[in-house]
Amino acid sequence: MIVTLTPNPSVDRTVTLPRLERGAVLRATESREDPGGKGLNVSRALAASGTASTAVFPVGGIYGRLMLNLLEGEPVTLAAVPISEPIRANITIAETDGTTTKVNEPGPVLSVAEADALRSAALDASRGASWVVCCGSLPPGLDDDFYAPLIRHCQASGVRVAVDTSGEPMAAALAAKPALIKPNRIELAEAVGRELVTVGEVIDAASALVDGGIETVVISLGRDGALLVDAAGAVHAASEIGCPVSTVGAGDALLAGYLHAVDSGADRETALRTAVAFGSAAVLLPGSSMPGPSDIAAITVSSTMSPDRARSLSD
Ligand SMILES: Nc1ncnc2c1ncn2[C@@H]1O[C@H](COP(=O)(O)OP(=O)(O)O)[C@@H](O)[C@H]1O
Ligand SMILES: O=P(O)(O)OC[C@H]1O[C@](O)(COP(=O)(O)O)[C@@H](O)[C@@H]1O
Repeated sequence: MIVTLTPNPSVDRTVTLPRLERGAVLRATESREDPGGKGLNVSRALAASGTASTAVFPVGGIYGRLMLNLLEGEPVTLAAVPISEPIRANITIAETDGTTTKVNEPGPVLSVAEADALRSAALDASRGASWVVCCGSLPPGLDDDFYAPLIRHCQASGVRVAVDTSGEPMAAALAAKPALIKPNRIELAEAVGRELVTVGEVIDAASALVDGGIETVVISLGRDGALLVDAAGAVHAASEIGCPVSTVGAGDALLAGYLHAVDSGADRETALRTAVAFGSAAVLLPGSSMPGPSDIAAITVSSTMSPDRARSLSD
């Protein structure tokens, strides 16, 4: 069983427009609401593929109630921690050419008692889990090093920890040496303090983190696929898809795919290929939808254990 922790969940509202124009009155052609927040997305994608998952997250206010409604029927075990402020709603503007613009709110202020309750709920859920996945930004009121003691505690008791966050929370989490991190290119660049333009530069940056004690770094690279870097070297996997529908949550689906494969005993190349299949399948679905087995089976993935270091990354 895989536990996810989402300290800053969101109801993801997606509006579809032919074209975004600043300052204009625009008519949406479609809109939808999905449960969102990185850990909730990972849990939903895992559960859709048959890997049991418990999602730990705070819930409060009108969007908290909507979140619980949206999660009804999802095969995820919910460990919702009540808080007094409303959780956030994030907005995605999806243009019909596949361009996605995202506006993420800061989220609710958690009191010290609420932060303690969230941490305790994650620790309770972690007993007997194979992985704990710490995901996403931290809401106001949580210290940047909120994840670090949790990582240390879980790993000391034999539960592996994966982290997908950014900025200061990522820097603080790295100090606790989680078994796995899943940055995108920008987040990895932030973590190592330099721009990363080629596959070789990404591999070198990730290798430095591996040398520093992180067992595996999986880097999502948008349309350039993904890289896995560990002590045994680098693997690259990618897939060609048509026009993206919504890239929101693709990184979460990718992380879920990797964990789903590793949890069922897959080798590193198969795990990365599965990760890319999940990520690319998510890109072809609207809003923050997570892919299921038939979406994933429709994706063709290529991979190599000798990535082209000179390849320039596209975005
Ligand atoms: N345009 C695309 N074409 C094909 N696959 C894509 C595309 N965008 C994303 N993906 C897949 O989804 C994964 C996660 O997307 P990415 O945008 O890198 O993550 P994040 O949301 O964390 O920034 C990628 O590693 C890739 O496998
Ligand atoms: O916690 P953060 O970094 O603000 O991200 C929250 C957002 O990330 C997601 O989990 C995935 O969105 P992205 O693809 O933009 O990373 C959304 O569901 C959610 O709105």
